[in-house]
Amino acid sequence: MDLFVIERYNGDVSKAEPDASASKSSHLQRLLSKIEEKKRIAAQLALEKEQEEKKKLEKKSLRQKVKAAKYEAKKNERSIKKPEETKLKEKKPKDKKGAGNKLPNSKTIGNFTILGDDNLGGKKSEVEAQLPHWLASPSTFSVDLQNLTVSIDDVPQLDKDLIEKLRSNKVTHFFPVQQQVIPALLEAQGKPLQFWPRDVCVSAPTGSGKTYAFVLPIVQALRHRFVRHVRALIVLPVQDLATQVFKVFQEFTKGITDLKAVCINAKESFEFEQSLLVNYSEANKKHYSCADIVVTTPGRLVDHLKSTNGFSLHHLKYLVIDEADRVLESVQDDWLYHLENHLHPDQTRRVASLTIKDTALRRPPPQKLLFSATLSSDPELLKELNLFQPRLFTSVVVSGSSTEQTEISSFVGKFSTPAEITEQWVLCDPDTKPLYLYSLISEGNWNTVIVFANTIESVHRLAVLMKHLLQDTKGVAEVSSTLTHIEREKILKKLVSGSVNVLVCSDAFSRGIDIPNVDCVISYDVPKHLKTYIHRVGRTGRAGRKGTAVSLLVERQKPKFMKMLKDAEKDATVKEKIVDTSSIKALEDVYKSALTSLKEDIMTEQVIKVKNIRQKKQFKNKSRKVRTSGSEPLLSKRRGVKPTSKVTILKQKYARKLRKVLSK
Ligand SMILES: Nc1ncnc2c1ncn2[C@@H]1O[C@H](COP(=O)(O)OP(=O)(O)OP(=O)(O)O)[C@@H](O)[C@H]1O
Repeated sequence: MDLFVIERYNGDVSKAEPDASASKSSHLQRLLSKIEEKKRIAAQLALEKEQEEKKKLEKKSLRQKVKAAKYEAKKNERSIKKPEETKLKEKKPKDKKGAGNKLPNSKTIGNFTILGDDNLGGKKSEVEAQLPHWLASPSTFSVDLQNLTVSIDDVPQLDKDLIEKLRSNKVTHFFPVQQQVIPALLEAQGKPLQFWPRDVCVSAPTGSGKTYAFVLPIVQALRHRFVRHVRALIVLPVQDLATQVFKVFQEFTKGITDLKAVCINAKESFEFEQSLLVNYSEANKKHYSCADIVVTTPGRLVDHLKSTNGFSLHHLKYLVIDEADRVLESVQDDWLYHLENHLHPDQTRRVASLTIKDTALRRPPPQKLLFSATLSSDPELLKELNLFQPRLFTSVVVSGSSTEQTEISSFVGKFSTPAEITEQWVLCDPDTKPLYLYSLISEGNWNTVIVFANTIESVHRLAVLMKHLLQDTKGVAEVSSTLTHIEREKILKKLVSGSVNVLVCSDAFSRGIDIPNVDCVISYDVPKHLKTYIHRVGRTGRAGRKGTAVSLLVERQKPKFMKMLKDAEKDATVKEKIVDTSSIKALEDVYKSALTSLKEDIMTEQVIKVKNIRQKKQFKNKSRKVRTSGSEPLLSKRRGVKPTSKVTILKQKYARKLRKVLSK
C-alpha cells in the first residue's frame, strides 16, 4: 500500500523540495522496519506451527505407549489366572501430586521434554513374585505341639489296629500337620475313579510329624487290596533317610496288615534288591511283584527301572517325595524324567479325560505328595513335577495386616523352626574357636549334642580334637559320608542309647534324621544357606521337646549370618550368648596339648593311609602272580590241608604291620 502511495504522490515531493530527501529516507526506514516486523512475525508463526506439530507427534506416541501398556497388563492378568505360572510384575511408581498430563519421570528443559528416567544408577524398583493361586492361598495349620486337641480315636477313617499301633508308640493325639493331611488324603482316595485325587504339598517345621502324615493314610488305603502290585513309591534324598522311613512303614504294616514294604537304597546288593521287588514264575512265564510299598533313593530307583525285569509302577497310587526340595534339586540320573517316562510311556502325561468313555478306560494317575520343612515355592521347579490341581498345606502364617500382594509373596521362603528351640549365636575369637565349643559342651547341661562342620576334613579334625579335650567326660564320635551305611547306623544307635554324647557330623546328616533325645545342636561352621540352618537346628526340639541351637561366628561372618536371620524374620528371636573370655584363656594350655595330640594322630593316620595304598598295590600284584602260577592251592589240595585264602594272608600281614606302626 505504501509503495503504491509513493508513486501516486510524486508531485507533492517537488513542492516541498528541501524536506523531500529527509522524508523519503524516513519513509524508507519505516518501510524497512515494517518488512522486518513482518519477517519476525512469519518466523514466529512458523516456529509455533512447528512446535504444535511436535506436540501432536508426542501425544500420538504417548497414546500408543499407553495402549501397549494396557495390552500388556491385560495379558499379564490373563496369565496370572492360569495355575502354575509366575509373572514378575514391577511395582508401579507412586503417582506424584500435581503431575497432571505430564509423563511420570519426565523432565522439561526449555522447549524440550525428556521422556523416561535418566537416573540409571539410582535405586531400582522392587520386583515381586506373583505366585499361582494354589501356592498363594494355602490351607494353614498351627505349629503348637503342646496343646493338641485331636485324639487318635477322633479320625474314624483309620482302622482300630493302626490306632492301637500308634498308642503302643506313645502317640495319643495327632500333631497339627497330621490332623489336616491324614483325613484329606483318605478322603481323596475314597472318591470314585473319575475324580482324580489332587496332588498335595506339605510344608511343616522339622520334627512336626510329617512322616506319619503320609505313612498312616497310605497303609490305611492299601491294606484292603487284593493283588500285590507296587502301589506306593517313596523317594528320599539319601540312604539313611530311606532306611528311617522304611522302618516306620514296617512298624505299621508288619503283623497287622498283609502289605509288604521294601527298602531299595543300595544297602544290599543289586541282585538281592531285585529279588525283593519281583518274582518270576516259570510256570506262568510271568513276573509278579513282591512289594506293595517301595522306599528308595533317586539313583537306585533309576537303576531298577532300567535293569530289573518285571519291575513295574503302572499300578502306582501314591508317589511320595519326602524332603522334596532336596530331592528335586537332585539331578541324579535324571530320575524324574525316567520315572515320568515309566509312568506315562505313551507320553499322555496327566491330561484330564474329555469323555466319560475315556475316563473309564484310563487309570487315575498316582497322587503326588510332597513333604519338606523347606518346601520350594519356586513354581518353575514344581512345574517339572507336573502336579495335578495341587493343594498346599503349610504352617507358615502371614500376619493379617499385610496387603494381599505382600501376603502372596511373603509366605515364600519364610521357613519356621519349632517354638521349643532356643536359638543363640556366640561371637568367637578365630584362634581359639574350638575352645568355645569345648566350653559350651562342658558347661552346658546337655546329654546329647550334635556338632555340624562344613567339610568332611574339618568334621574329622574337630572330632579328634574333641576326643582329646573331652576324653574323661563325654563319648565323642563322628559320622560322614566316608563311613559305610552300616557303620553310620551303629554310631547313630550309640547316640540314641547314650554311649555317645557328642556327635560331630557334616550336613549329610542335617536333614530328616530323627534322633529324639538331642538336647543341643551346635553349628561350629556357620551354615551357608538358610535352608541348611533350618534343617541343622531341627535335629533338636523334635516332637514338642525342648532344645537349644547355637551358632559359632567369627566377626567377619556376623553380617552375613545376621542377614540370613533377617531374611527368615528370625533376627529378633535369635539372641547372642556371651561366653566368658577369661574361662577360655584359662583353657589355653589344655588346648595346646590337645592340638599336639591332634597333629600326632593325623600324622599316624597319614602313615597308615600310605601303607594301606602300598598294601593294596602289592596285593594286586601278588594276586596276579598267584592267578598265573596257581601252585599254593594245588599243593595244599595234595596235602589235604584247607588252603589259606589270599585275602586272609594279606590281612594278617597288614595287621602285623599296623601293630608295628602303632607301637612306634
Ligand atoms: N502325634 C505324635 N505324637 C507324638 N510323637 C509323634 C507324633 N507324630 C510324630 N511323632 C514323633 O515325632 C518325631 C518327628 O517326626 P518326623 O520324623 O515325622 O518329623 P518330620 O516332620 O518329618 O521332621 P523333619 O522335617 O526333620 O524330617 C518322630 O520321632 C515321631 O515318632
